[in-house]
Amino acid sequence: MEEAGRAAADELTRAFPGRAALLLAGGGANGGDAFVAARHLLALGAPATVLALPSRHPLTRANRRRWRAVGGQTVALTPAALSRRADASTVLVDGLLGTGFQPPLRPALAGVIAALNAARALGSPVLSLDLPSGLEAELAGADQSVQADVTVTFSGLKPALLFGPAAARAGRVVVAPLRLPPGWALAEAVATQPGDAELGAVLPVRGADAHKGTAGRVWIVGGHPGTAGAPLLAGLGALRAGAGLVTVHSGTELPLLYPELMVRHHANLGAFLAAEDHARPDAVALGMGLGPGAAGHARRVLAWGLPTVLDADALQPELAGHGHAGCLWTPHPGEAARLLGVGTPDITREPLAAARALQTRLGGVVILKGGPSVVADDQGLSVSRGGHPGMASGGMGDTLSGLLAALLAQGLGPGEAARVGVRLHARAGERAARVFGYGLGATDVAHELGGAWADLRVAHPGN
Ligand SMILES: NC(=O)C1=CN([C@@H]2O[C@H](COP(=O)(O)OP(=O)(O)OC[C@H]3O[C@@H](n4cnc5c(N)ncnc54)[C@H](OP(=O)(O)O)[C@@H]3O)[C@@H](O)[C@H]2O)[C@@H](O)CC1
Ligand SMILES: Nc1ncnc2c1ncn2[C@@H]1O[C@H](COP(=O)(O)OP(=O)(O)O)[C@@H](O)[C@H]1O
Repeated sequence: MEEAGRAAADELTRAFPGRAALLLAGGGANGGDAFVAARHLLALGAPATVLALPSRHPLTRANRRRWRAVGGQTVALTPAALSRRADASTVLVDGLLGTGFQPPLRPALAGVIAALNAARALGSPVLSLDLPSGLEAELAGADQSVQADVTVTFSGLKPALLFGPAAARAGRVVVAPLRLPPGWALAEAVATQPGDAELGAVLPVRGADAHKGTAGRVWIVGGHPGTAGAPLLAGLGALRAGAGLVTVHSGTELPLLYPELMVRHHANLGAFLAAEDHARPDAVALGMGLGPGAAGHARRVLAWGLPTVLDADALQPELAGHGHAGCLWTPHPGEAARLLGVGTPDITREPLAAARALQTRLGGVVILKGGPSVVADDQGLSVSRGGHPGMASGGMGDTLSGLLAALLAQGLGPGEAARVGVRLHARAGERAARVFGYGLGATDVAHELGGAWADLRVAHPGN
């Protein structure tokens, strides 16, 4: 609570210098954070008043006493008291409800939240502690919640701050890392968000003597009549992510769209994959437009034990138990629902929990794709925000699969490849969207991967 309140006070003075703070303290620990923040504001020389509800929470009561001991003023919180004090020179700090909120919202609190949102509309910005009051931490929905301008969240990103209409209530989100016991973030539904500098640090660096045989050999397995473009987009993604040699293996004839790709048609793809007499690549991506029989093909490839990206038609529930630590599974919410035997809304309502459940079921690393995407491995959860709504178009995921296979083939572990890959993909989408906007195509994104790579390298000057 001490670290949380202090981090909030620091952010408040950075984001809203010169404003008098009105801190609204609820009865739980979230309210305690508000009392601590008020005390630190006072120490920083910033004017602060606390409007508080009664509390039975021992730490919150203790921090209310400490606030009083340093001369802090507390008044009873009512909608009228709030409306009287808030104006365009104040900033409101929302410490009413945090992760302990149990819906439905009681009418008294609903009145306070309505008064707070009304004050914001009249010019007093709002900083929420941990999450805007009235949001359920685990869910993507928002009913009668606070609308914040900034949310200082503690330890890690909660689902409500990332997904669906709830995320729009949070404004700019700042994560305040707290010193917590190891494993806490794994046990709680929170996620980290690696920065570009951190991701740039794990990008592979090539010697001047590199040649196509050392730059990563990727196989793409996919394609079926009607979905012949999917493996080609994956192949393009792999090429643009630096793979030295990319071969597309397909059970159907594919047009030679990109001459850098080696394209092989197999009358019997299953027999080819089962054969032992061919040299194997460094990494495989399979499933893109692969059509019927994909699970059987996937089992054959998984038996090789190579770093493998499983996407699209290869994301079948019967493959659970056939994976290995080098597998990277890349479902979108519809495919995730199929894998877990639930409905798609069950996935989109609680994406962090869904990503964790998928990783437990499948092993290896899971990327639950979307805006934002979630990466789950045995270290925990991370999210990649960014990208562009123009990326909501067919083939985007195929390009990502090829990109991921290229990173695996260049020596990244599956967790690293997932975290770097989703960020590179999103960054490439942001770059391409400057030209194409909502008309963005997967090919455009692939062509920006080199630029995105350079952006991450610049973010990490040591590279
Ligand atoms: N975990 C950690 O390590 C850390 C946690 N930290 C902080 O703790 C926060 C969680 O604190 P928490 O668990 O005390 O719950 P909290 O969000 O204050 O809510 C409880 C209060 O809300 C009330 N209330 C509930 N439902 C209601 C409703 N429907 N309608 C109206 N009222 C309702 C409930 O009332 P009661 O049921 O008791 O009458 C009680 O007064 C977390 O978000 C973060 O800020 C940080 O200090 C850093 C370290
Ligand atoms: N609104 C969005 N914001 C950011 N990224 C998005 C958005 N919509 C889609 N994407 C990204 O585009 C890709 C779509 O993948 P997928 O649905 O598998 O496409 P496809 O099956 O057509 O290849 C994912 O990587 C996803 O994260």
